[in-house]
Amino acid sequence: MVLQRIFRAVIMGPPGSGKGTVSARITKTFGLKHISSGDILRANINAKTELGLLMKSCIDQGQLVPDDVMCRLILSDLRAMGQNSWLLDGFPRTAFQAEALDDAYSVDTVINLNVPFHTIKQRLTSRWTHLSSGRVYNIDFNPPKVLGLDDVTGEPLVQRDDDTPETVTRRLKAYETQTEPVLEYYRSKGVLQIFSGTETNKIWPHVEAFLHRKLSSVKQQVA
Ligand SMILES: Nc1nc2c(ncn2[C@@H]2O[C@H](COP(=O)(O)OP(=O)(O)O)[C@@H](O)[C@H]2O)c(=O)[nH]1
Ligand SMILES: Nc1ncnc2c1ncn2[C@@H]1O[C@H](COP(=O)(O)OP(=O)(O)O)[C@@H](O)[C@H]1O
Repeated sequence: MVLQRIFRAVIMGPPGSGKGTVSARITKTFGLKHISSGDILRANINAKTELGLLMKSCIDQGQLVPDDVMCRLILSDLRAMGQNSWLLDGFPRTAFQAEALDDAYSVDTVINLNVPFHTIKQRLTSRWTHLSSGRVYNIDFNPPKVLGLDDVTGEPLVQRDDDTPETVTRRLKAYETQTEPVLEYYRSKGVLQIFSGTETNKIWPHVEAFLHRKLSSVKQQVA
């Protein structure tokens, strides 16, 4: 029998690069548990928790949530994952967060979606989100079956308050200054895998092939 060990992956890329879209395909194909920092924050905002109310203005202004808040939130969710393999989306976003994650877990691979900023700007202003599941749609790319409604639940879709052109510009700036250094951190650890392109449907087969190879080598190591 082939033993399985826990596989831990991170998906990175600028806002709107397709992390949520690709994560949904990864979880469906490979069965990893998806943890999205943005979905967790939005669930808190929606439920009007103290943390959600405190963080909303920060998020709506296109700024990053403070490191200590994020680390506490995500590391406790990771502990709750137990023996499951996971895919972390949206965390770490700063060098501090990357080091905090590294202190707790060793990451097997970091998938970086390298999509040009001008491609992203168009996408985000036409993104529609189903808040409770994190499913995303786009008028041009993957429209919902019924306009304005989630395909699975039939619940209403919303446009995120931080997907306005001005806030997207601020988020891209935050990405350049605070998140890009994290790529260097993972490059130096030898776990960074870069996928470049402008269309998710062209990037995805490369991500899928890479993960097939990676997961089969993990299985061989423990067999
Ligand atoms: N036009 C177009 N839209 C895409 C493509 N890939 C993803 N999207 C849409 O772009 C938006 C951002 O994608 P998302 O996965 O939410 O990106 P994230 O912010 O990195 O998690 C969503 O509305 C997606 O439906 C693509 O190849 N072409
Ligand atoms: N790891 C994180 N550190 C700090 N802020 C975060 C983190 N993850 C999410 N956020 C906050 O939530 C917002 C939305 O994040 P996310 O849903 O991942 O969106 P996107 O990838 O489209 O930028 C970010 O702009 C930021 O304000």
